Amino acid sequence: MKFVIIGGGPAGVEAATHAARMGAEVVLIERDIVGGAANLWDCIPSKAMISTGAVLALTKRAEKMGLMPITAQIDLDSLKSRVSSITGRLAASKMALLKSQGVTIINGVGRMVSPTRIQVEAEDGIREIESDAVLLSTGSRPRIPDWAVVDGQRILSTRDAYPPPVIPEHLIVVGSGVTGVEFVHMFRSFGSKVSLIVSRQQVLPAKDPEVAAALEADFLESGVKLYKGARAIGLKQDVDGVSIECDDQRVISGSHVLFAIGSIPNSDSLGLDAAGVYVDRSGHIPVDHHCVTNLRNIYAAGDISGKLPLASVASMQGRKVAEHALGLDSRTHRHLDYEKAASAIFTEPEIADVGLAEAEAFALGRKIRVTKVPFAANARALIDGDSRGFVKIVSDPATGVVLGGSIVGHNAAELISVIALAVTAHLKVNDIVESVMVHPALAEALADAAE
Ligand SMILES: Cc1cc2nc3c(=O)[nH]c(=O)nc-3n(C[C@H](O)[C@H](O)[C@H](O)COP(=O)(O)OP(=O)(O)OC[C@H]3O[C@@H](n4cnc5c(N)ncnc54)[C@H](O)[C@@H]3O)c2cc1C
Ligand SMILES: NC(=O)c1ccc[n+]([C@@H]2O[C@H](COP(=O)([O-])OP(=O)(O)OC[C@H]3O[C@@H](n4cnc5c(N)ncnc54)[C@H](O)[C@@H]3O)[C@@H](O)[C@H]2O)c1
Repeated sequence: MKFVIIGGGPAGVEAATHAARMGAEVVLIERDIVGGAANLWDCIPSKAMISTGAVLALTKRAEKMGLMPITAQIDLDSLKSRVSSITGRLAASKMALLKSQGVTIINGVGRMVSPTRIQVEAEDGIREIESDAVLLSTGSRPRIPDWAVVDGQRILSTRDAYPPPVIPEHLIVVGSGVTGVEFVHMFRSFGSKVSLIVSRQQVLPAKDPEVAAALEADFLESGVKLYKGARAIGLKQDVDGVSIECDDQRVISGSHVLFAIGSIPNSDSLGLDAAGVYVDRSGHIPVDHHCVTNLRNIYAAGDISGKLPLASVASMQGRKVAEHALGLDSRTHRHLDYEKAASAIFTEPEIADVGLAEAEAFALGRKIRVTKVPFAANARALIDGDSRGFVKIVSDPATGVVLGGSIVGHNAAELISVIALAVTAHLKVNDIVESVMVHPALAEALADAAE
């Protein structure tokens, strides 16, 4: 079975290694970086920068931890090499894994020329490959408004900011989705003044309002300016900085601007017309629950599939695609349930959630039991000097089955795994209550919330 994959991000790499392990002859075509451009040029560098900011924030809390004051300053060159060494190591380990599984990696640009033929443009020329099954996993790139030209100096896309040439004195972030709020947090922790343009009345419009409110309160307390109900529609630049014009006539001036207004799927120039693959108006390729497109032998996974755009989801889709392409889906195969994917927002405090949200349950008219415990009384939170936030667990009042949960607070991204496992395995709140947790640990708040 010959399996050709265009795009070597989390979706493509996982599909490739999994299919090769199961005996397929796999060819992976990647034009930029094995490991994925959205993953290694956005997701990972943003988390690396946030982690550096967290250490900086920790030094500011030194006195509260019983230490003499500590001062730390950003070293842009060393920060840059830190980020590239992390992404370099991840890319190298993915390459090594693929090679060890016998995957043929082609560094080039792939496009479909028919439902079964793929053209590859590489440095050594153009060639065509015939395939039994094809995976389109070409990811996405940052969206830039048509009224702005990114210069990588003062006008930045996310990919210009790991780190930018200088730490902005006053950064204007346009867009208050997950990316926007992570950038607000990143640059406030580096000492920049930050203004956030929020097109709706709440940051993180898709999240639980209580969670969003906790983050907004923290932003405001640290001096972040929120411009709510404002849509950016224009940009002016002069020698000192930039001004963003909003549709409500407000003009926000700063030293730099960063666009965090979502992503565009990399489906143009993929030869979808030639192959007869259906693409929707947003450029995503619709798929069924096996990630099959409108053509039986062509799959789409990752950001291009228009499902939940997370690296974790892309990898799981890749795994499911490999199983289906090799005919193994009928064995102990579980469909990917997007509703049960855990996700986190790496702000401070961190925000993480999984499964059914309280607001969503109310909107559906579904009876739920919600239990909530703050970290304020948790011994580990007090020891670590950060007792902000809470754990909220949503369960079925009749059966006690855990349906979802959200956590705001230190290490929320790690802690949510317990609730994610409970949701996937249909565990009951009592299963959490009766697990003997480590003491003193933040996880004890999970057992308290489940009580
Ligand atoms: C700022 C930011 C932060 C994020 N943080 C997180 C996070 O914390 N956690 C999380 O789970 N997700 C995060 N994400 C989302 C995550 O990065 C993406 O969902 C994930 O990388 C998608 O994987 P993918 O395989 O679809 O695409 P990609 O990772 O983009 O990989 C696709 C690959 O296809 C290649 N390609 C494109 N066209 C062609 C072609 N014609 N021929 C050959 N190769 C081609 C590209 O070069 C790219 O390497 C973040 C995204 C952004 C923008
Ligand atoms: N920690 C993580 O896991 C992480 C981090 C970043 C991104 N992601 C993934 O990427 C997805 C997309 O997130 P995102 O934040 O990049 O995009 P998004 O589309 O969710 O948010 C973009 C926001 O920008 C706003 N916007 C658009 N044009 C605007 C304008 N002209 N002026 C003002 N606001 C404007 C939109 O209304 C929207 O609220 C997430 O849902 C998540 O799956 C995950």
